[in-house]
Amino acid sequence: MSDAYIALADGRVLEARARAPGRTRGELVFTTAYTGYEESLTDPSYAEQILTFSYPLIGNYGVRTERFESESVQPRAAVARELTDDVADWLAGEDVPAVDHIDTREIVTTVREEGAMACGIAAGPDATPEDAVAEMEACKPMSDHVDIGAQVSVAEPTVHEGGGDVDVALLDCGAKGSIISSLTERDADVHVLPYDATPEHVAAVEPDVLFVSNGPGDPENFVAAQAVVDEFAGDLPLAGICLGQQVITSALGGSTEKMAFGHRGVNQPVKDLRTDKVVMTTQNHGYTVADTGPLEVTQVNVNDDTVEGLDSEELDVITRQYHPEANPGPHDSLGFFDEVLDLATSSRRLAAD
Ligand SMILES: NC(=O)CC[C@H](N)C(=O)O
Repeated sequence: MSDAYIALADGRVLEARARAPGRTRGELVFTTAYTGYEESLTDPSYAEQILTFSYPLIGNYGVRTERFESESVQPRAAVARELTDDVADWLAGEDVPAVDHIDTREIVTTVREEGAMACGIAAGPDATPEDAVAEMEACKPMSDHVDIGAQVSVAEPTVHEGGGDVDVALLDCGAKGSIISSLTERDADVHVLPYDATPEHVAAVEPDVLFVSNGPGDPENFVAAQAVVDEFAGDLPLAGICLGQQVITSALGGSTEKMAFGHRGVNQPVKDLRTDKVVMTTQNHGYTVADTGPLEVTQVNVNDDTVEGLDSEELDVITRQYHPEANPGPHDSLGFFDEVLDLATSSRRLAAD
């Protein structure tokens, strides 16, 4: 007898084993990353999603808070072929449902063929297939989570001192901790501002660069962040990662669109069009830039040609769709943070001239 059920929007109900009990719903997505489950499960970009791991064994090197990207578990639920007790106990302690003993290949193939979809989970001794279906039917599309930023952003501004003389205003739309530490390790002072900060809040920290973070959901819902970008474009260097790239592009007159199943993993090949070099990157996104507006495409995804990097020399903009901060994944793109800080300091020199 199963004690967990996963209801999919295509009408199927899959049987599984409950590893952390509860009932929940979210958009069903998958990551192909074979390590980094602690980082992925604490990445705020996964809010309101149910995360399926395609790698069959999750939890084999324990759970350490040092590897967390935020203070809580962010996906609504976790699904894997086999979860260790360490991970199952962690998720149960956080009241996040988790299920295993399920053919995750079937889930991945379904999402690949039909796209990311509404999903409901019921797990635990009293769970029924009907419970899972009711959850799935109540699941909203990601774009309907209009104020998702409030779930993942800091409530009040905070400062992380790097000890140098570059000030970064980081609009926190659900920032991973590694974005902040990648900047402080390079001596920048990072002023973390709420996702709905006003232009006045940003101006008050006298930044050398405005950095828009990663974050969950539809970038078109981050209207306050787009307004801030619009206000400072041309006056302050702009940088962004993932949702940050999408928000900046939309604010400058471009557009974004939802992908069928997105990119989530640690081996997405990205080609730099200026050097012709390919690097492996960490990714976690379901939307992509459709129209780049005034920005120039500098990097593309080798698998499907989607936009991975944008620049504007005129507007001092540099953005990435992937996650240069890694965690999990390869460190090949950490140089992005040096590029951002170079941009911040060179434009400050120009302004002072
Ligand atoms: N990692 C992110 O910032 C994700 C960006 C956006 N929510 C998307 O799904 O495309």
